[in-house]
Amino acid sequence: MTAPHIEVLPDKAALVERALTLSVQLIQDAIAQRGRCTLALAGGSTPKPLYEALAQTNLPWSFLHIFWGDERYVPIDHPDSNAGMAKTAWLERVPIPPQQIHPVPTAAGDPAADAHQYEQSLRSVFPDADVPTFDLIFLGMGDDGHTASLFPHTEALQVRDRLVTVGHKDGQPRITFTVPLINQARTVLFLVAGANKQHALSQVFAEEGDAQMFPSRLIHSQSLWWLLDHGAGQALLPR
Ligand SMILES: O=C(O)[C@H](O)[C@@H](O)[C@H](O)[C@H](O)COP(=O)(O)O
Repeated sequence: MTAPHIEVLPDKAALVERALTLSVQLIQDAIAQRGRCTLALAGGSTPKPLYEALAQTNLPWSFLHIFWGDERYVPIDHPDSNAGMAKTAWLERVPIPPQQIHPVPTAAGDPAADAHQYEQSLRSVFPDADVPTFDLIFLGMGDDGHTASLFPHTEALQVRDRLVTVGHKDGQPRITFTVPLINQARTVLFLVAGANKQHALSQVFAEEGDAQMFPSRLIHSQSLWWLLDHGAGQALLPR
């Protein structure tokens, strides 16, 4: 396990610029080496400007396969939908083949059934893998240290025998990649902005800590990048 790459950028705009440069390179490398790039997107607010910037690039879109690392259990046209946000910011603006964009199903009225369905759609794109290896997974982190929809002290943190499970935030169901699926990725790229994330980050990076309380501690992919703005990462800067 290599040590994570941690970069503190002066502000959110610089964080987005750095994330764009890194993402474009990783996407191009994946396509050059494996003939496609499999991506899982983060939700929340932080990644939106990155998605908007990616929409302005001229990446070879027909080689991208898009999934989501987690999703709120709402229809895609709901304002809280992670897929809705990414489609508006990016995916509706570029010619990725529609059959290569895989929003999480949320229409069964049964989160566990939709989670199982999503796992099947994953396996159809990664037919030969017990645990699929994404080329790049974007993640955010909440001020409680959660990532994807892996919230503190929830059962989802313990799931090791599935790729997708049901997470819960304040009792509300979400659908989320599991820790084993995230950790199988070639590269995970965390984007974290805001001073309100400082405390959780200090707990995530501490030598010793409680991963059940700060679930982002559970993420250990082959290559792990943390891009932080100054607000979030200032305590990590040399004095
Ligand atoms: O569905 C979600 O909300 C995200 O996947 C979640 O894990 C998010 O990344 C963090 O909560 C950070 O959210 P912000 O970027 O809005 O701070």
